[in-house]
Amino acid sequence: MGKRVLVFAFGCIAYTMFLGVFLYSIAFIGDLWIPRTIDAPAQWGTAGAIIVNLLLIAAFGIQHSGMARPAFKRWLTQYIPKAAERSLYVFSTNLAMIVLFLVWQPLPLVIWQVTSLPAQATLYTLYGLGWALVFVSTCLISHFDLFGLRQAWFYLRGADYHPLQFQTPLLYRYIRHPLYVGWFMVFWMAPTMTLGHLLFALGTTAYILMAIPLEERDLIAVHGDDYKQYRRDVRMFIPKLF
Ligand SMILES: C[S@@+](CC[C@H](N)C(=O)[O-])C[C@H]1O[C@@H](n2cnc3c(N)ncnc32)[C@H](O)[C@@H]1O
Repeated sequence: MGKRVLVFAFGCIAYTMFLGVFLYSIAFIGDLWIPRTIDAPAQWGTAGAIIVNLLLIAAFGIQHSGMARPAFKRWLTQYIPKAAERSLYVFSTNLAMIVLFLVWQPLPLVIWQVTSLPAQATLYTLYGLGWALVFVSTCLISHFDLFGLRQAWFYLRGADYHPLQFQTPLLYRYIRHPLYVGWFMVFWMAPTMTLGHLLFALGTTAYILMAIPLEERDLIAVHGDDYKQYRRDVRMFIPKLF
């Protein structure tokens, strides 16, 4: 029983941390409300800042995609209960994000700026909608499974855990990756695009585009023809009109 409580408590810690990181990210990427953001304060020279920022994005990508691969999970679950694997993934992702927040070097050179108030309001609205899309997409698949709490809760009760089935609820009927569309909106819908923000948007977009084939390869390995057919019928990001 002690081990089950420990796994569940860890799941709750990882999830609470995620909520904090999620809210902080809204302020950090949007350059809103807090003193230390993607755009401020600038400290380093351009070359050093670009190298450090690219390394931060690469480190995040390696953590986030590496720990999601079945082979890594098989190795890890020799040492920790299966029910704790997703929470450890969420916990590690939180740490990678916190390091990025702390070490990120702003590059304030303005690449483009939208000055008209209606256009700014539109971009801020799309930024907010992007965050909403990210959150809603996690709920459509299974929010608490993606963040490890469902696994920990089943384990606490001694119940059998059933992994998520392949599903195409709501938005997933029209595009395969609504959550990533949400991320693209979050990364790109900025009224003031600084060099630092542009680097972040390019780096994270490139990362997602590289991660998708890995995710889809794993989905095909688990769901076989169902996912292959889904790939034929439904586009990645832009719905088919007819
Ligand atoms: C961060 S979510 C991103 C989901 C999707 N790529 C998107 O952009 O909306 C990644 C997890 O969702 C799962 N997943 C992706 N599409 C799914 C589907 N149609 N049904 C069930 N699980 C899915 C993957 O196996 C992976 O564990």
